[in-house]
Amino acid sequence: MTDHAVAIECRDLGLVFPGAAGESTLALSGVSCCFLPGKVTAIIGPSGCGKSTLLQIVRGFLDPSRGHLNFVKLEGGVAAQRQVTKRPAMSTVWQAFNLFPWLTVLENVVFGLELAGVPKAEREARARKAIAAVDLPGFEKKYPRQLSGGMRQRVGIARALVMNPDVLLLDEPFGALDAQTRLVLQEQLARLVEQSGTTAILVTHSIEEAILLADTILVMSARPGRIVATIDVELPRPRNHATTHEPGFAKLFDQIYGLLRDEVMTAMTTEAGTA
Ligand SMILES: Nc1ncnc2c1ncn2[C@@H]1O[C@H](COP(=O)(O)OP(=O)(O)OP(=O)(O)O)[C@@H](O)[C@H]1O
Repeated sequence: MTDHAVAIECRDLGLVFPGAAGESTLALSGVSCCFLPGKVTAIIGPSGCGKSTLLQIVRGFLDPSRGHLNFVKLEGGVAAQRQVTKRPAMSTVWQAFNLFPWLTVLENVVFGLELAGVPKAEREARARKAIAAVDLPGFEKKYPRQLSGGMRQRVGIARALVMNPDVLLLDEPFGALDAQTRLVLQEQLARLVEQSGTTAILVTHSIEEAILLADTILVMSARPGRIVATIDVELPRPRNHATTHEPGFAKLFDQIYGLLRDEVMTAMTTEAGTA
């Protein structure tokens, strides 16, 4: 990791998707939030509220229609005279894994390092270490089709972490997995992110996942998405399944569910109106 002390500031972001027949979709409106370095921030909100769109703006894949995205250097946790800096290095873990099916596990994990021009001996050593970190040693020569969904996503996580990114973007990383696999991987990811000290932004539909992984949870409104609440999670780490039995967990869960329920109802009404 090169520079963790960069905060990502979103100021009054808006995004309109133009439609083919002239109609347009206002996906985001007035989104202001901050992703702090070395912290995990979860984004949760009703389906279609613009969570992935916000992540794509942060990643640089989409330009906002209005507002600003700033990368601000911090010194001792505060903005260093508002010194704006360049985009930090980012890696993404996708819901759909997005592995190359024709490459082995090792080749998939090595791929980004190869593109980045890392010398052969170093990239193989780094890839093997990343594969071990996600508990997949011995699977280096397997192809994605020979792995379960959970194993494929562990390769996805290894492939992202091997780059030592300043910022790790997680777009519903466990959305395609069964409940048990999801639980195990949530714990594993929480541990890996904690150890790496990287800034992480997690898009999820799961309140439980948000609480287990995040330092801060941003709750979004129904579309057009904006931030309706910023909730700090102060439960002790390491967090795991046992955390879900703590009273503090239940309190947070209820608070977030209360906020989301209203927004989900609004989203459902809007969808019904546009169907
Ligand atoms: N490329 C696009 N062109 C037009 N509209 C789009 C495009 N991408 C997303 N949208 C629309 O923008 C809105 C926000 O989409 P987005 O995928 O960001 O929501 P989301 O909160 O991540 O949804 P989900 O939770 O269902 O994954 C939705 O109404 C979606 O249909």
